[in-house]
Amino acid sequence: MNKFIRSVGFALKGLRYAFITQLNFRIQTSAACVVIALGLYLNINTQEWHWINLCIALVLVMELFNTGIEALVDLVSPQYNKLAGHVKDVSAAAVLIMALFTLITGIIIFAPKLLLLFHAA
Ligand SMILES: Nc1ncnc2c1ncn2[C@@H]1O[C@H](COP(=O)(O)OP(=O)(O)OP(=O)(O)O)[C@@H](O)[C@H]1O
Repeated sequence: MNKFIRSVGFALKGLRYAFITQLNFRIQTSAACVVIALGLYLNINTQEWHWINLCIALVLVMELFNTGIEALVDLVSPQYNKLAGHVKDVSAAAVLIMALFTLITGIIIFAPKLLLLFHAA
């Protein structure tokens, strides 16, 4: 049990590191809070919540992996190295793909509800 609590502590340390050092992680966390608030306000259904939760979790997980990979590249290759650059670029591309998927999912779920709301007003 002690080992488990220690592991959770290390994971929280990782979260704290990403939050403090990565502007993108802070932006993504704030955006997630806004989306959750919007979901509550617009009373989205269970299935829609599943998609939103999945997107939020995956964007944050991708950003955490990206942060870890960046740190590892800086450790292994502090000097300019073409391959090191590719590793960082590919890692950033993974975050971008997930962010685009999330944006599209958000539009599919929220746009019709927001349009209805504005039309009703
Ligand atoms: N050691 C390196 N060798 C070659 N190119 C690098 C190296 N480090 C960074 N680069 C290039 O510079 C880009 C930006 O790198 P950087 O480490 O600033 O990433 P970042 O995404 O801006 O990180 P952060 O989110 O911490 O600001 C990389 O995507 C890569 O193309």
